[in-house]
Amino acid sequence: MSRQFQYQDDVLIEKSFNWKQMGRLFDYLKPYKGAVTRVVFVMLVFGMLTRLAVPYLISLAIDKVIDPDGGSGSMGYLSIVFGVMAAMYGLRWWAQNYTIRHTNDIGQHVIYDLRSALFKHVQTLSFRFFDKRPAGSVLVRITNDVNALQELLSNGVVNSVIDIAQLAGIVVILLVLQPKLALAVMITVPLLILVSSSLRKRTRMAWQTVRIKQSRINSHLNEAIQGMRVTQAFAQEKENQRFFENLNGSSIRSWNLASSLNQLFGPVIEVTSAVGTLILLLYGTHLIQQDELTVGVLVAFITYVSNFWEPINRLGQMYSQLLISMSSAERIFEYMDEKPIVAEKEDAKPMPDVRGRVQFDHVVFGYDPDRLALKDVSFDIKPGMTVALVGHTGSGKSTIVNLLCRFYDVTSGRVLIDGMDVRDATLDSLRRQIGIVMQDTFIFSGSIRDNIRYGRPDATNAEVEAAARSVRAHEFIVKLPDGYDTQVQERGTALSMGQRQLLSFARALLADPRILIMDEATASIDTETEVRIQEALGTLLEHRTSFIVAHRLSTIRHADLILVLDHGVIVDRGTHDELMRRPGHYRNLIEAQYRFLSA
Ligand SMILES: Nc1ncnc2c1ncn2[C@@H]1O[C@H](COP(=O)(O)OP(=O)(O)OP(=O)(O)O)[C@@H](O)[C@H]1O
Repeated sequence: MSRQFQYQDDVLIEKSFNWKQMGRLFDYLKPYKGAVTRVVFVMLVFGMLTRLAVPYLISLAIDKVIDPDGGSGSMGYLSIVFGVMAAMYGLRWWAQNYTIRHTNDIGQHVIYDLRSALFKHVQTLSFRFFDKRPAGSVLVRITNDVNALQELLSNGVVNSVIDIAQLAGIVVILLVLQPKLALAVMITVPLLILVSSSLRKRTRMAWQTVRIKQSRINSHLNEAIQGMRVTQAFAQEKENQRFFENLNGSSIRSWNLASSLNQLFGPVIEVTSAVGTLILLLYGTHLIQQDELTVGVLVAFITYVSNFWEPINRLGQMYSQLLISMSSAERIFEYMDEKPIVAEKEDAKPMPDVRGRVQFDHVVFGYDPDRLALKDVSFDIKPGMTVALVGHTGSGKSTIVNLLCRFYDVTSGRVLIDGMDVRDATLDSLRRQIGIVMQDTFIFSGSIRDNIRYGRPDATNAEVEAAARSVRAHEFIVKLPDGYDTQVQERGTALSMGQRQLLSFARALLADPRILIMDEATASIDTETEVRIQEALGTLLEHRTSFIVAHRLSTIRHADLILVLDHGVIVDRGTHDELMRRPGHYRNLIEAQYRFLSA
């Protein structure tokens, strides 16, 4: 069967132009208003005016020097005209350099601001947001979609203002020089607008398709690289390659279509300008014969008219670019508008340093409203107790942990820490009281020292080492090539499972939370490491309330309280000895595990 995975995050946007979103986007330019105004001013005064002046100077040279009325031309006059023209070209060259340098600068700053704002917002979003989306698609929005706006926000704005001014300038000059000829030439403009607007609509859709296809390639690549071990383990490289080539091929085809549509604009402009020039020559000659036009002005007209199509073409392309960029902007603002479902109350208070009492008071919760993961769960844990959460897979153990950390909000009931409802506390102050040791320790790129320090960046080297010593991680760390400075990264295989666990213990110990949550690793490790981890665990659990999603009998046995979960309900509770004395879920579970281990 062929692969069914899909990336459905991206859809073609056929909506009409969204002015509100455009306004929001341009708000990001506001801090750079001064710089934009300076660039536009320089380009208008030194770039555009010099450009508009040159054809007029040429016409003066022709009419006054090459073909003067009733007399010989003055070479002195010609050299003045040439001198002024040379100065104009020099100024123009400087203005263009200035514009390029500063527009790029403005563009980079706006992109920086936008990307930072987006990342900052994405970091506040709840687990539910990330549950629904592949990591690749979030990545694409923060990188590619933001990049796609750069051209619009830098050159786009400045060039459009200049092009509009240049167009207006040319129209005014043509009308002043010879109104009849000007109107005759401009007859072609409505024709051009008509043809190109239908072409532009198709081009816009085509470019959007290109972006979507590229975004799918990125999503797939992200997934493929992260899942490479699984792909290789199941020998699915060929199938994966085929899937990738399909995406790749489809992207190329969409690009070819969009680019060929884009290239049609050139000939359309060419034909229109040829018609314009034809009218100009025929009608211009007629006007010269009628003595209503000079040769010099005709030459100036020809140059102005050729300069007329250039901004029209660029503005058209800019419009397409604007439409394409708006689809990226809409995708960015869709994320920006996403509200964290676990939001801080306006009057949220910092949670004071807690002792570690944890209560669940008739808690009901479902990830989906119609499928409850916890049904009326209540318990009251005294400070310093070690609680083991046990139960079959999907029984709700991790959900209890998720609610305690307030990664999700309860549907009804309350979660209290030292008597304070977690929803009344600021998120930061709540999560600082809680330390989490995940089953699969996440290793950030950096040194071992930085990884241990992750939860408390201000810890000194001595404190880092003391934490590592306490959980017996020090011994293996000093044997690494650079000791605490050894560079590691998430997928780096330099660390074994057991070592990663010890590292995460050190990380949690250093942060010194009052409440510790631990998802015990299920992977089997050698007995020596197991003993070391159990000892380390003892140190880690001391003097704090801890919840352990427990898998090892040795851990469960040492717990002060075991909560046995089944289908979102606590079906039994007590110590290991108490629970083993009576028949029920717990005894069945332990006996099944024992049978499995001794089989
Ligand atoms: N992010 C989620 N979105 C939707 N449903 C979820 C999500 N996480 C868990 N569930 C569902 O909630 C129920 C409880 O899951 P939970 O992860 O708490 O179980 P668990 O006891 O921790 O299982 P395990 O031991 O396999 O980790 C399950 O039916 C599961 O399918």
